Amino acid sequence: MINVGIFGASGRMGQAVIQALVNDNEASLSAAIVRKNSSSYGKSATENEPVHFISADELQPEEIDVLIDFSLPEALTENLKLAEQYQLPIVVCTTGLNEEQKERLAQAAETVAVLYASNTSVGIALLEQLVGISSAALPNADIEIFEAHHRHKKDGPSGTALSLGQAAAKGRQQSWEQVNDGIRSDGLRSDEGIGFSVMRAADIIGEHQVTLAVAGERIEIGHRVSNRKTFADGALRAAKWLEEQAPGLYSLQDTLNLQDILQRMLKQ
Ligand SMILES: NC(=O)C1=CN([C@@H]2O[C@H](COP(=O)(O)OP(=O)(O)OC[C@H]3O[C@@H](n4cnc5c(N)ncnc54)[C@H](OP(=O)(O)O)[C@@H]3O)[C@@H](O)[C@H]2O)C=CC1
Ligand SMILES: O=C(O)C1=N[C@H](C(=O)O)C[C@H](O)C1
Repeated sequence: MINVGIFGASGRMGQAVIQALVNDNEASLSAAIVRKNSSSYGKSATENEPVHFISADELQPEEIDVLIDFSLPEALTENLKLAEQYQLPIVVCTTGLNEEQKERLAQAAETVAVLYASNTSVGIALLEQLVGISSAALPNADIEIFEAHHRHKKDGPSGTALSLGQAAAKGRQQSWEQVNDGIRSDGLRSDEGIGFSVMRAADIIGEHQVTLAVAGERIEIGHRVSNRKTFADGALRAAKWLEEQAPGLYSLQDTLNLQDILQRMLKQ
């Protein structure tokens, strides 16, 4: 049985992971971590099991095998410090990271196993591969990315949308910094630019669509999540994989054999 500690345990995703752990035969909840001033602090985190919301300074590292971070970017540095201090692998799922925070991930990965996933669903991992192949196969297509999320989301474009843009740029061997047009506020596109449109409404859980358009036709590749359990199951799957890995910076792609499958299909 793998013992899991969750940062951001009181949030939408933290709650979804706790719920997924209730039905998991291979992993169990050992720490539900919130801020000390959280309204959840000290309350029971689960219905039937004796796990309470605790603060990071109350962690019992010997009771934890792997950490999952579903808090917010502001907490990343502190969370990585704890992973390093206790030598625990950590799956980081927060989005909206700045450059400094991304570098901090790489730094932590020198001493502990770190998996960063802006989206833990297997469907998005596949979509990334399909977008890379499509953008390489249609080098002149205009690429635009649309994403929609719930009204409480704090970052945009979503981490997933940015990862899809990077997959498209990689497919064409382009520098992401050069082709990233960001959110198209002025409605104008550059020749090779990849632009984003963002919707925030009600309780939409997560939708992404990549459009590749040439004159006369367009391809639209999309993905919709209708239940946070999809992300929670994916994070747990990644955590179980990461628990056995040496220090290093990993992605969800490392846990799947999608590239092998696609290469086999492309050869046929
Ligand atoms: N990788 C993936 O597949 C997915 C990633 N996400 C990302 O996960 C993150 C969390 O999303 P979601 O659960 O919807 O967000 P929520 O706002 O619901 O939860 C975040 C939790 O983090 C805690 N928190 C807030 N601010 C801080 C802080 N400064 N320091 C430490 N803890 C803090 C809060 O708990 P408290 O106040 O109780 O301490 C809060 O409940 C986002 O970055 C989101 O984009 C979301 C879905 C899927
Ligand atoms: O905040 C969310 O909810 C989500 N965030 C992630 C992102 O920014 O890509 C993943 C998912 O789409 C839900």
